[in-house]
Parts: sequence; structure tokens; C-alpha cells
Amino acid sequence: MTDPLSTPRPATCWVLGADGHPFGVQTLAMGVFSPPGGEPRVGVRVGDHVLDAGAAADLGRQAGLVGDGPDLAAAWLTPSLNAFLALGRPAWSIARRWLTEVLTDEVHRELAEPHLHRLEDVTLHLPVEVADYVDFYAAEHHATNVGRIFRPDSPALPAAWRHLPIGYHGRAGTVVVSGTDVVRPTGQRKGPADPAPVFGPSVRLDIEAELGFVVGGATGLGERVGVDRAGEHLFGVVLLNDWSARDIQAWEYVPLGPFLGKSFATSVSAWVTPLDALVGARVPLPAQDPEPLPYLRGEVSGLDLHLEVSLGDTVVSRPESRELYWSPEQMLAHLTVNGASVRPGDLFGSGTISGPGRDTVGSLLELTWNGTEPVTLADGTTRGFLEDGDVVTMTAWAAGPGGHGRVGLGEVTGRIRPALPSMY
Ligand SMILES: O=C(O)/C=C/C(=O)CC(=O)CC(=O)O
Ligand SMILES: [Ca+2]
Ligand SMILES: [Mg+2]
Repeated sequence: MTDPLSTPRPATCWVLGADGHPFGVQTLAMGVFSPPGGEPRVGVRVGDHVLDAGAAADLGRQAGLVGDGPDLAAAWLTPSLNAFLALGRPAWSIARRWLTEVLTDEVHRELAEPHLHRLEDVTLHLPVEVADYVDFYAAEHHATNVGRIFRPDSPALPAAWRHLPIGYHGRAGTVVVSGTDVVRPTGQRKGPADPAPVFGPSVRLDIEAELGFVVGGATGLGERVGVDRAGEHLFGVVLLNDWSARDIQAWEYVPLGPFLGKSFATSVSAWVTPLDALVGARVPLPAQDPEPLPYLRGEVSGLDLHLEVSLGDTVVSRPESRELYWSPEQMLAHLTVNGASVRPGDLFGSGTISGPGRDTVGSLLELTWNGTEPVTLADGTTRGFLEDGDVVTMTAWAAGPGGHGRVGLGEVTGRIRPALPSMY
């Protein structure tokens, strides 16, 4: 919704290959990396390099470039983004301006260049020590499809769905960084034709393509974050794969919701894209009818990110995040309207992003209609659900500020490893 003519092109960056790159200075994605032989610390992705942000800020402080603002060096010389997230939006804005200045003005090159590492030389880590993890259900096509498959005798969309962003609390401790193998979960399942539940490895292991929102700043118990203040607490976006064992889920979920069917692993991209990089990707939300209650009203908009989901070498779907019915601001307002506090490092998922077409759904459950219409991969094999050894990768991009270039989002990938041998 920005006017292309009024938004200047991003400034030129002195880092080789960064201009025109989806991870150029228009993006400034943040994560945690370790250089060869070094400890994990906060890094900023610049093209195919990573800037050791804390080391650069430390030098900047010594050189008098940072001023009396927040102690960015102290926050960044730590093994997660949490300390930086705790500083809140004013510090995030200062940091973004400072990083832009350092990376675009040649006079700072001498200071910063020794702290640039080639991406291929570093190890990437989980960017955030996840405090609480919530997963919403905000895509209408997904909620409708899952309703039809799981509850064929009930209305597809739950009665509350258009009145509030439905969600559940997930397991923060099993959020893992992209590249982490996922062991096929084992548990109970009972198909409609089975006389009794059986125990064993899931035979309906699935994916869910989502956006994850990383929260910063803290609120106290009993406080609320209104829609119009939510932006102060929303730092950035990760790509999120909510691995789901549909057979375990279908047997266990009534009436309290997903439990072991989803708690074994949730993968996120190593790079967190600041929402400040996505101003050019803001779009009107789908029409909300009925009008939500007053606490969910305000200046709200959606995000137009273009996702791609691959199984091995085959792109199986291209979900579009503008499909999401609720905005991230409404989700955070709802999450806190009862007085639940937020902590730096809270993470919430958007819910599986599915559009109207089969080529835009965010799960195999929908793509193969619960395994009944398998998808054919480039190598000629077919899949209803995931097999051991399968690699699932999700990527995304958005238009850059003012429509100039692209903002890249980090990828989230994971390989399925066989289940542990059964002890029972
Ligand atoms: O409708 C259900 O019973 C279950 C839905 C899901 O599994 C989806 C979920 O995790 C929320 C989402 O990703 O949209
Ligand atoms: Ca989910
Ligand atoms: Mg999960």
C-alpha cells in the first residue's frame, strides 16, 4: 500500500553482491550464527554474507557512532535474539537505521568489513529462545478443508471462526531451526475401521506452511496489547513448518485440540525478517464479515508474501499469505485480551496458509485430500503423506519497500528420519 513514487530505492550497499539481492539492505534479516570455532551470536544477513552485528556495534560504540542509545552490542553479543527483542520497538528502529548507515556508507566499511562472514562458512542456530508458542488457524480455505476432512458431519467452519482468531498453545521447547532432522513421531492412532487404537510410527506425517510472528517487548500480567499497539510488540516474521501427524492428531484432539500430533517438532527459518522490511508487502485483509468485536478493530492489514513449498525437487504448492483472514495485530490483540502477558521471544504461527486452488494449499492433508489423491513428484514417485528421507523446504519472498526489488525470507527445511525402534 506504499506509493512506489514516494519511496526511494534502497541505498547502495558496499557489501559485494548485496544490491538487488533478496537479502540486501532493504531486508536486514536477523538471526544467530557462529563463525568457525566461535560462539553463537546475533548476525544480520547481507547478501551472501553475515555481519557479526554485536562486534560491529561494539566498534561503533568505541568510535562514538552509536551514541547514548540502547546497548546494541551487549544485546547482540548473546546466543539468541531475545535480549534485542526485549529492548522493544524504539531500539529496533535505531538498530535498523544504524545498520543501514553502516552498510551503505563507505566511511564505515573499514569498521564493519572485518566482521563480515561468508554465509557458507558459518553455522546458523535457532534465532530465538522461544518463550511461549501459539498456533492460530487463520486461513479460511484451510479451516474449511480440515473441517470437511475431520468433521464431515458438522459445518466446515467452526461457529467462532469469523468472530475470533482460533488458536491453541503449542510446545515452545520443540521449536527447531531449519535444517534440523525430524524423527517420525510414534503414538496412538485409531482409524474409523480399527476396532481399537494401535501404537506405532505415524503413517500420516504432514507439513503445514505458515508464517511465524516473533514478539518482543514485555507486558505485565493483566495488561492487554490492543490492535493499534500490537506493532510495538511485533518484531518480525519467520517461515514456519508445523509438522503434523494427522493420524495421532485425529484420534487425540477432541475436545482439547492438537497435542502430541504436533508437539514433536515445529521448524522455523534461521532468519527473522523484520516487519519494518515488509511495509511494501502490506495489503488489505479479506473483508471481515461480520465486523469483529471492537477489541479486534483498528488499522489492520495483511501481508502479501509468496510462499513455495517443495517436496524434494518438486514444488508442490505456492500458498499466498494475503489469504489470511486475521492480521498479526488482531492475533496478538486476541492472545492478550484476557490479560495474558507476553515475553520477548514469544512466537505465534498464522495457521496453515491455504488458498482456493489445490496448487495453493499449505498441507498434504489438503493437497492429497487425506491421502486419497496422491501427488506425483518429479522423480515419478507419489506421496499421500511424508516418507522417511523426504525433505520439505519452504521459501518465500515479498515485494520490497515501494515495489523496488524483493525482500527474501529465510527458508525452512527439514528431513524426515525413521521413527525410533518401538519398545512396546
Ligand atoms: O481443524 C482441526 O481440527 C485441526 C486443524 C489443524 O491441524 C491446523 C492447525 O494446526 C492450525 C493451523 O495451522 O491452521
Ligand atoms: Ca498449524
Ligand atoms: Mg508443530
